[in-house]
Amino acid sequence: MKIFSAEQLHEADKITQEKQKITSLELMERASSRIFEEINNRLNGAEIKIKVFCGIGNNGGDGLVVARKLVREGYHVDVYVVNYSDKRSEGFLENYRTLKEDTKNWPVLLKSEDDFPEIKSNDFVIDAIFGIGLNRPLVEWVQKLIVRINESKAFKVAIDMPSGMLADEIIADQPIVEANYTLTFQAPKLAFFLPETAPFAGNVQIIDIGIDGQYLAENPAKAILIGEEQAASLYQPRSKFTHKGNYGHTYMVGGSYGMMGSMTLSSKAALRIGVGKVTAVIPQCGYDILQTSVPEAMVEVVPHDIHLADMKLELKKEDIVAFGMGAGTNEKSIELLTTLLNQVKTPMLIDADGLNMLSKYSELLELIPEKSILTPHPKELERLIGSWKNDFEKLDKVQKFSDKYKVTMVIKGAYTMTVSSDNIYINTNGNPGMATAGSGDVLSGVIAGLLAQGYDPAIAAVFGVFIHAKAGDLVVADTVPDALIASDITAYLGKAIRSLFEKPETKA
Ligand SMILES: NC(=O)C1=CN([C@@H]2O[C@H](COP(=O)(O)OP(=O)(O)OC[C@H]3O[C@@H](n4cnc5c(N)ncnc54)[C@H](O)[C@@H]3O)[C@@H](O)[C@H]2O)[C@@H](O)CC1
Ligand SMILES: Nc1ncnc2c1ncn2[C@@H]1O[C@H](COP(=O)(O)OP(=O)(O)O)[C@@H](O)[C@H]1O
Ligand SMILES: [K+]
Repeated sequence: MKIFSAEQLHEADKITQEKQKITSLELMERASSRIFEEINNRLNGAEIKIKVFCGIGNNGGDGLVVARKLVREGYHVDVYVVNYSDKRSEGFLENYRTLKEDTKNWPVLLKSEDDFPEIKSNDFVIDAIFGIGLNRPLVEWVQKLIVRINESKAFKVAIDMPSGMLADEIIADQPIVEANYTLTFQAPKLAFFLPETAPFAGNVQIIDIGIDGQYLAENPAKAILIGEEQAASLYQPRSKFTHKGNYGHTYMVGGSYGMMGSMTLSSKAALRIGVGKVTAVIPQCGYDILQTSVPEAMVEVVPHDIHLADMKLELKKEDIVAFGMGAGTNEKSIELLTTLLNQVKTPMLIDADGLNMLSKYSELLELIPEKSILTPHPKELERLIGSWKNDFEKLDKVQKFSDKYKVTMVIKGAYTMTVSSDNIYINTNGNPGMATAGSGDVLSGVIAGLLAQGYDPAIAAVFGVFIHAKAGDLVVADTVPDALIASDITAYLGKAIRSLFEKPETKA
């Protein structure tokens, strides 16, 4: 599913009105009716006090329509107009008039902190103060109102966006409504998925308001949300008359004394995702460990007992090399990375300490084979690209880095983002149980295994991230997140792929 910018969404509204020959007011009525239906279905006539906070733009207009419909349905509704400026939109003015005429409900005008109503914890708050039009810092009293709404602990539903949040930017230190639900029009917004802003949106539900399909199909997305259907379309099934040589050979290079588990986890995950052959390249101390715990893998040892050291690997031209899992950053290990970067022409996967080596010796960045995949967690990312002012700047910096070095970046987190120079793919499955040692090693094995099987690198990253997270979700369906350990994810990789092709009624 595509994610558009606020500017694109404003344009889409306009084009929809032109093509469907409807007025802005009619589109607002349509959109807000859907919001009303959602809320009404959930409240089901409950004797609850509803407080609707409306701005004076079109988001406020939506709030007024929803309020009017709720009053007509018999709910107890108080409407507050957050009078932050005198530039009232037509959609606001018209629906303000209709609300008063049709329902005799007179909104309360809020102009300063003195006017704030008491909000009780059992109130139901509808936030229609700002939508995608917010583009500058809020005046202080409106900030205070948002803080007051949040402090109330009332249940909060935001229309289109939680007020205070911008779709494509962050205003530092500005409060944002902490919505339990965000009912958003037509397409999700990028801010719903970034670590700094995502928690404010709560559960996001997308409300189809019939925006012009051609616009949505033809316009480039700001980012793409990956769903099951898309993931299923990326999968490459095996054909009957094939042999292990058709499924690639991946060299997993890493490990050091005390961190050999990273290599067993990543090597096993590569095998589970279907690679033909795995060779683990490790320090000598790991030989017995690897041969015993992953008997399907071959093992080559480097000329050192406890950490990696330089050596020449006999690689075929299509072999894939994954580097860094549990490697440590010993100088000798860096020599091996340098040798490999000079030798390997296929896309590599670089993770963990491999990334730390690249941060420390930035001249190595120039040697990374084109289309390689880097899989940093936030700390590793910061070492690579430096700090960032906010998550939008982070994405921007990652995209520039990706463009400069011609690599795909997998930014790991609750919502993992796969970033190439021209696309951002957002993954929303997975769960907090995966915040456990070694789950990143499993991901490295999965992506390297897919690369070796001939998946295009960006697809290997997007599909690998999705399947890894899906496997984590299937593990948790059988247990609790706390109990998940990284090797469980590997064990469920097969089920994760199978689940993409199961009919809905047979799904776990
Ligand atoms: N016909 C349409 O165009 C539709 C619009 N819809 C609603 O319209 C919303 C967008 O409406 P608007 O563009 O009127 O924007 P908003 O209602 O989000 O904001 C109102 C206006 O406030 C001004 N503003 C921005 N930041 C401010 C600040 N810090 N302090 C004071 N004023 C500030 C801007 O000029 C903005 O236009 C959407 O989020 C959605 O809720 C929906 O009704 C769907 C249809
Ligand atoms: N809260 C979460 N929700 C979903 N996925 C998560 C969550 N926390 C961690 N993960 C996933 O688990 C993996 C953790 O990777 P990483 O931090 O490198 O772990 P390690 O270094 O221990 O192997 C990433 O794929 C990340 O996306
Ligand atoms: K809002």
